Amino acid sequence: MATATNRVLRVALRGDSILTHPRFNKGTGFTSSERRAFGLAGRLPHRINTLEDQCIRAYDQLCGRQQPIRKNTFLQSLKDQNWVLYYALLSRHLKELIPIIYTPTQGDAIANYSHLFRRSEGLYLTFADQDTMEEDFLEQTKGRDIQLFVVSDSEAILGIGDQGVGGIGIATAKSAIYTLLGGIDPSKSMSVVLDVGTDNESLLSDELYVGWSNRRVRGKAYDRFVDKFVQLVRKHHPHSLLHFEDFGVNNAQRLLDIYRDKHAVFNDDVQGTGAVTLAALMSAVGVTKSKLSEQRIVVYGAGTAGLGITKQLRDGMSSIDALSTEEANKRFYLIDRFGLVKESLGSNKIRPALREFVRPNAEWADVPTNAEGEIGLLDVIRKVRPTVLIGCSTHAGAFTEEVIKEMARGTERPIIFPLSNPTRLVEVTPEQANAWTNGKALMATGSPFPPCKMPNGKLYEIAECNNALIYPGLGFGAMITQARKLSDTMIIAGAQKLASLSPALTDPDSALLPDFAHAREVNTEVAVAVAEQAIEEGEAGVDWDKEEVRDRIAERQWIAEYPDYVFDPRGEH
Ligand SMILES: NC(=O)C1=CN([C@@H]2O[C@H](COP(=O)(O)OP(=O)(O)OC[C@H]3O[C@@H](n4cnc5c(N)ncnc54)[C@H](O)[C@@H]3O)[C@@H](O)[C@H]2O)C=CC1
Ligand SMILES: CC(=O)C(=O)O
Ligand SMILES: [Mg+2]
Repeated sequence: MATATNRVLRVALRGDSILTHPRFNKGTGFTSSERRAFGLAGRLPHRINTLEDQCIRAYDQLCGRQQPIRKNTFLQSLKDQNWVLYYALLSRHLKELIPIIYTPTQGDAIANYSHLFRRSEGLYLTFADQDTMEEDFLEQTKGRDIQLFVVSDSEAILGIGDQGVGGIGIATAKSAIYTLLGGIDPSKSMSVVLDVGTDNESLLSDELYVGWSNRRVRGKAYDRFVDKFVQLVRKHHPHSLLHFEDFGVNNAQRLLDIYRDKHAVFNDDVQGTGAVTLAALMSAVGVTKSKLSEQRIVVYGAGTAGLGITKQLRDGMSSIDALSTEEANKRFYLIDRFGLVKESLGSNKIRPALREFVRPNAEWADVPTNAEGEIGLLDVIRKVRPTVLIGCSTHAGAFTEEVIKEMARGTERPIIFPLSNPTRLVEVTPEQANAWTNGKALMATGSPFPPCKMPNGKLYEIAECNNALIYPGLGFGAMITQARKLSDTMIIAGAQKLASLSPALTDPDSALLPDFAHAREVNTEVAVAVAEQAIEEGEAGVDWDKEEVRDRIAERQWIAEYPDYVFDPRGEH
């Protein structure tokens, strides 16, 4: 497909085959010589449109649909027809349309996948068909230069839980964002769902459910199934990046730990969320003129994202402020369903991965508990006087007025990041937090929110602290250098680059992160930083100097423009 350096493509398809192939189709954009060469003259109306004309028409059609979910369905069908037009349209209306193809609207599309189903997209690997997994895998990948696999087992989709086979919709959305914001050629990525069943009762009882209608497979059988898939990726595409998305809390970090030294793997909810939050916090401590290592941080919701954020911030304190890991661990107070994560909860309530962050009982002897011996958010805030409060719990409204006011009592500029998606699950709206702190709160959210009015009348833009602001760049930087792994230091390099682009750096009343309207340029800068770091630490599989990285990236970024086609029976198909 077209890249900045490849504007002519040799294509082997003709007639209906090229018109119905989303990768090659140009619709009314085929030139007259292409129409003749590819047998299209009688198949298209006379007028030849530019891509710009087509975008205007498609946008008009889109605007005729009022509900976000109808717009999502329209855009999905456009993607099924014509990739260049789909990405060209999105890139012309980036801020308006990302929430339609990604969180929050894609969450609704996924939840209704079986009812909205029109056409399949991606690779469906089902537990019941595991004996033919390699055959099914090769059917779609053989002979193709796949550089990126985005895989989900659908257990923890966005904030809406187990969605069974519908989780293919998060893999395809994340892949689309890779193309849109990272510049990854869509023909070189593959979206995969591992259908291991579902524990979602409404899907199990739905006659129209299109996935494998069985309870979720767990334990060794699950591990073997996932491993079979990972080994196929390693065998057939050894230089690809394998991106894990929305796995459940008991598998996300665990699978990352199993495979991180064997292949270039990346868990977005752990590492991508950690990296974007690190960048937002670096930006916030720039405003408060303090250091990362001086923060006292409460993380509400100690699941996949909560632990990923905690570890990334901890590692940031160590590498940026040279704090020891042990000391840095003490800066964190994790809270989950059982209240503060402290020793007395016992191992049945604290999963092993949280061990480093368990607070000692003695420290909390003077704090009231409930009948079960649990300590709630408000009491933690009263005692710790945190400077930072992060929400990744899916507990809508958890940051009450009392909680937010207590934060503001303990610190001059409370840093408050309610990161849960989709929008309706946010722990506190920016408008509320702004009002309850008299405009003192420094905020970032997981989904987009409108700006807030500060007491001085200025508008405060709310940074969207969503992993999509960084993962396409992290991934592209690793892929392009054929990095053997995506190391922690490569991720920190990406986060530091993102923080350096923050508007708050020059104006403390501005947003803590760059606006999503600039997400493509931002991710390109992140990709450059990650690729340079890969080269510097000897993880790159390419023999490049750091100085040439920017040019190599510009050459390889896919752009949504039509290349010129030449018919060639041995060409692409
Ligand atoms: N902004 C971003 O880029 C990202 C946001 N998220 C969002 O973060 C949220 C969590 O996602 P994951 O970590 O993947 O889910 P998860 O299920 O692994 O974690 C959620 C945690 O919150 C805890 N929790 C639930 N209710 C609670 C309550 N009432 N009090 C205290 N703790 C409670 C759960 O026990 C669990 O440990 C979701 O809304 C997700 O969309 C996740 C990844 C990226
Ligand atoms: C943004 C994202 O990855 C999530 O909410 O799961
Ligand atoms: Mg996710």
